[in-house]
Amino acid sequence: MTSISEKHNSQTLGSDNPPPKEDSPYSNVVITEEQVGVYKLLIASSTAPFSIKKTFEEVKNAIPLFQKLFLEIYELDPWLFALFVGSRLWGSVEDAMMMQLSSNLLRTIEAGFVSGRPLVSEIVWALLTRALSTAIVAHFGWYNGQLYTRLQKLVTTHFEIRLMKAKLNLDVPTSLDATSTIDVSSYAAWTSFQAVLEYIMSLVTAFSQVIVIYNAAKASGSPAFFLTCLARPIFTQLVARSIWDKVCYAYASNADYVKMRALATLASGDYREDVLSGELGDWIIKEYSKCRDSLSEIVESHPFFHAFQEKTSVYDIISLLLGDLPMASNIENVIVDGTIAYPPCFGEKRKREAQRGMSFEIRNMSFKYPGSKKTTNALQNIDLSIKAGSVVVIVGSNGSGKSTLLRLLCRLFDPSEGEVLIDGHFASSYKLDSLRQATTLLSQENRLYPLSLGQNIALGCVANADNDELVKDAAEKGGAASFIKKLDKGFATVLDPKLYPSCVNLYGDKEHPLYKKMKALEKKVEISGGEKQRVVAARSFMRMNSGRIHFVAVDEPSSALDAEGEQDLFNRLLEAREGKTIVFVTHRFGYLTRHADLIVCMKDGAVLETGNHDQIMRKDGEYAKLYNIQARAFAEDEALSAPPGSKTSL
Ligand SMILES: Nc1ncnc2c1ncn2[C@@H]1O[C@H](COP(=O)(O)OP(=O)(O)OP(=O)(O)O)[C@@H](O)[C@H]1O
Repeated sequence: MTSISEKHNSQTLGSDNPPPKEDSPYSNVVITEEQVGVYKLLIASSTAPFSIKKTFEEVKNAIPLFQKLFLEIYELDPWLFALFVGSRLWGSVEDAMMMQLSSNLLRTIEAGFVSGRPLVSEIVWALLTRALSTAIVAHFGWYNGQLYTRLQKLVTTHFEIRLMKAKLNLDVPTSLDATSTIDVSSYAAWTSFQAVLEYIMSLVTAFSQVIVIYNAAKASGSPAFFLTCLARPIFTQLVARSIWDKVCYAYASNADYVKMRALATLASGDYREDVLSGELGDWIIKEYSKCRDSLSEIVESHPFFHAFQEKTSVYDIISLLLGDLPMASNIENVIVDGTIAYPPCFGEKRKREAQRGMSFEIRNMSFKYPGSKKTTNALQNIDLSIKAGSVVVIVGSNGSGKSTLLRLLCRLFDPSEGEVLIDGHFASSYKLDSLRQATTLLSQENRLYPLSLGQNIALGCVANADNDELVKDAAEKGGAASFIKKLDKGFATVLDPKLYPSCVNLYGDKEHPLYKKMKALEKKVEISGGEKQRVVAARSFMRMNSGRIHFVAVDEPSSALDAEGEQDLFNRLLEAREGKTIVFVTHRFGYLTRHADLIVCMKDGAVLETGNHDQIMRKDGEYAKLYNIQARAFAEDEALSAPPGSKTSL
């Protein structure tokens, strides 16, 4: 293992922050950067010589604040406060007391030896006193733990409510202004209280121990004993390197580490559907292992951890195990893998069909979501036939089962009853990976992966992920290229860079140069919901570039798109229909149904009507009702915007 600190360079603020003005309290601040394993640690230290006067002034200024904090906590529950502080006081003198009792016991035994007559009753008394004190100390330790939890909860709740009120009082423009965000946590009040109390207690502890040592030294008649006892604590104070009294900021700067954490996020349940339908599983494991290998020699534990403890392998081993464990576990899947590769190569006719797109035959299919508490099925007795190469539009009111039907077509779930046949074979008989290679699901979720925008698109087709031309082409088709080009970092933009930051002693000080540096590093790039949907759509086009896609499932991908964006997207998808069956789920179907070979109208989990637009309109049922509502709204809009005297048509 390499040393934890790999390189060290010191820089003044001038490099990427304007130097603080001469009279600024930060004019003497120097920021030192240190690479600690995968983290970059920035420590702000002052070059100003130590000044007792200044330190005294700082303490003087802080006292009223501490008084206020202590008073506020005292008023929350005076008894609890008094008991807590009292038990901490006891805790800080108990070491000295135990030292004194041990010393008494040893001295009594020694006196017995010297006199040749053991002082039995005195020894028993000293032993009993010591044993009783040990029991009291143990009890107070336990009691202190109880008080700690109660008071901590009281204090954090109190300050949490105070902070919530402050946040709720902000108006919209103020809350949008990054500089006015309230980023102090309610926990900070508790840690400040704790820190001050700890400091006072450490003084009491030191003082009480010095008295005991002094008395013991006096009894032994040797000042050397006194000095020897004090040598270690003084040495530790002077030599030990601590960051806790400095302003510090640490963030993950190792690209492999950041990528590895992003990959672990992708493996979590949140991205299940995307990862399955985009067959990213193998890629995630491969890339994760690559990153893990490249990090094998680099320490991953947090630099603040090293401030407490010198290098130890225990923490690294545990964090590595915890990171890898979920991936290693072998949970049996509900969806059983088949044996036939898609497209099936049985007979020339089937082969030709597969080249036109996937065909589906659904027979008496019902479906209930696993674990669903509903008494009714999400899909009920569905019979449906979808021809290879057709354009299908599924319509229906909210909750009618449109997305569920699409998920079953993509075999993200298996039916509870009935069956689905793909190109004449049971869907369950196909090898899942080959089925997924032939499918793309463009869903209404516009969730992006925690990677760069370019990678978000490239992952549509892992095999071509390094082909920038294909990525750009997919971005064009998805309608994402123009807005991505306008971003500073273009395709390399990561919207919400996860650097796992942490800081010490920086709370609230927005003028501190390290705070500014920290904010610049953590800057998020905001894009609109429609722009996110365009990136997700581009990912689907990238997938179609693989040339292996025979089924395109499109689930309301245009909810956040403007009218033009929506029409462009539908047109591009229709242009790419060669060799594919396309199934759209949409609420705004006026444009699409004209191109549809088949419209499926659903209600309450059942298929009510099927046919092309003219056939199904003639039924004058659910579809006609939904269509007429949209057409009427459109006509009213047109009438409102039309110049007076002009004619409007449906
Ligand atoms: N993950 C799930 N777990 C349990 N029940 C679900 C789940 N997803 C959907 N449902 C239920 O299944 C039924 C059909 O939902 P589905 O999302 O397929 O309807 P939809 O027609 O696509 O609706 P919308 O138009 O609102 O998107 C609903 O009753 C819904 O509450």
